[in-house]
Parts: sequence; structure tokens; C-alpha cells
Amino acid sequence: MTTVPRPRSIEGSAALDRLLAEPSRAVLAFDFDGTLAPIVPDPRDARAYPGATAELARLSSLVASVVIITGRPAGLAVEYGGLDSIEGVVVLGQYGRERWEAGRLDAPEPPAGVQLVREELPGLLRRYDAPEGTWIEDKGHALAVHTRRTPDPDAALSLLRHPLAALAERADLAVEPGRMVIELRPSGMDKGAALTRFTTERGATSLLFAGDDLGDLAAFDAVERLREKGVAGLTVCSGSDEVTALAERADLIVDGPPGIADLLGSLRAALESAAPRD
Ligand SMILES: O=P(O)(O)OC[C@H]1O[C@H](O[C@H]2O[C@H](CO)[C@@H](O)[C@H](O)[C@H]2O)[C@H](O)[C@@H](O)[C@@H]1O
Repeated sequence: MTTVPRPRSIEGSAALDRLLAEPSRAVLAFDFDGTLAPIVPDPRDARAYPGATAELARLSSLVASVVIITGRPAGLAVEYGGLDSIEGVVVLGQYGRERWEAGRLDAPEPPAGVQLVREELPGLLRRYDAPEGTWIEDKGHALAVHTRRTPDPDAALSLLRHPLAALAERADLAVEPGRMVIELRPSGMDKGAALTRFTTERGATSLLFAGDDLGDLAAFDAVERLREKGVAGLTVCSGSDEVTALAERADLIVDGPPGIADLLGSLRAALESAAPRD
């Protein structure tokens, strides 16, 4: 049987102990792309790593709550991850603006600036001679400009960074940089606020959050603040060569989505072996 890997920090280690000792009050929170799902060239092809959803489903019956907090529209994450097979799972989409639960989706109307960006973005990309392969993802509440499929994704991001920031400012939207992507999205909500609200709502005494990208740093911040309020928090980095900022801060680093799937399996095995038998 695989043992649960030991976090490198005292706080992370204490949080893992609390989680294993009192799972009925533990929240397990995960980002989707790059954490549960491997990064792929076309965002429409992203799917959960084999076995990850099944492990989450088993974990869901052993802990207080499993929640997915993603920049994706919640419905799309549910579809790509097969998340509707997980009893009781909650999906907070669009950085927490949307909430999907038991097949029901709640979301406020997108602000007017989203439509302005929708209208102006194609012209902006033409004016700046965005390279072949630059792709606009319209998420309804936000628009993302992807460069992963261009010949030089970093150069394409550098070319577009300032014009996109200027457009975001005119539209009164926030700029969210990510892995070979810049998103223009409504401000006022981030993964940290979403995680704090959910953890408080569930009355959790311990919390694990796993992510891979810059947008997940707000959730890492939230875990640290929740610790001050007595919630034992464990941050996990789904490691990659593309983003190093999370690895510098995480209590535990695993090797991308395959490492996350292994972690889920080891947590599940530890909790099952500790659970009272009928
Ligand atoms: O919060 P997340 O669940 O991590 O979502 C963040 C963004 O992920 C997606 O883009 C990323 O994954 C794609 C598929 O692997 C990849 O092609 C792209 O380069 C990555 O940036 C998604 O398309 C965005 O809408 C999400 O906000």
C-alpha cells in the first residue's frame, strides 16, 4: 500500500495529521487544468487524468467535502472531468463566480465589459499581428487568449501582454495571467475568496488545496489566512517546468496530474484503512 507523502513544512504536516484524524471535517479542494487534468495543446481536449475522478468519488464519501475551484466554466469542468459521477461534489467555476452543485448552476450575469472585450479582441489580435495559433476562448463570463499553439508561445504572450492589459482596463476587467494564456475576467472574486467562503460554509477543521498555476496563489494565500483562524491547511503543488511560483510555497510538491492522482489514491487508502468497519 502506498503511504501518504509527508509534507515538508510543520504546518502542512500538522494539517495532514488533522485531516487523517478527523476526515469528517476535512475539505479537499482542487484546481482542474494542470492539477486534475494534464495540460494539452487545445483546451477543448483537456480531460481528467485516468483514475483521478474515481479516486475523488471514493474520497468524497470519506471526507466532509470535495470541491473543484477552476478558471473554467463550471459546466465544462464537470463535463471534461466527469465530475457529476462524484456524489456531493461542488464545482466553483470562473474563479468562484459560478457554483455547480447536484446538476444546478448558479452564476451572476457577466458585467458589460465582457461584451466589449468580445467585440474588440479579434481586431486587437489582427492589429498586433498575433501569430498563427493564437486562440480566443470565450468563457461567457471571461475571455482568454491562448498562445500555446503558436510557434513561440512566450514571445506571443509578450507581444500581447500590454495591449490586453489596456483593453482590460477600458472594459473594467481584471487581467489573469496563466500557463500560456492571458485572461480578461471580472474582478471581485478569486480562488482565495471562493475557497475561504466554501471552507467556512462547511465548518472544516482541515483543508487541502492543490493547484498548479498563478491563479492558484490566491488559494494558497487563503490557506495561510485560514490557518490563523484554526483551520489546519495543507497546500499542494502539481509541479511543472512552466510555473515555479507555487512549488516555492507549497507544503507538498507532486509530479503534475499523475502525482496528484497518486496522492488521491494514497489518501483514500489511508482513510479507508482507518475507517471503522461494519
Ligand atoms: O483554474 P484551472 O482549472 O487551472 O483553469 C485555468 C485555465 O485552464 C485552461 O487553460 C490551461 O489548460 C489548457 C488545457 O490543458 C492549456 O491548453 C492552456 O495552455 C492552459 O492555460 C483553460 O483553457 C482556461 O479557460 C482556464 O482558465
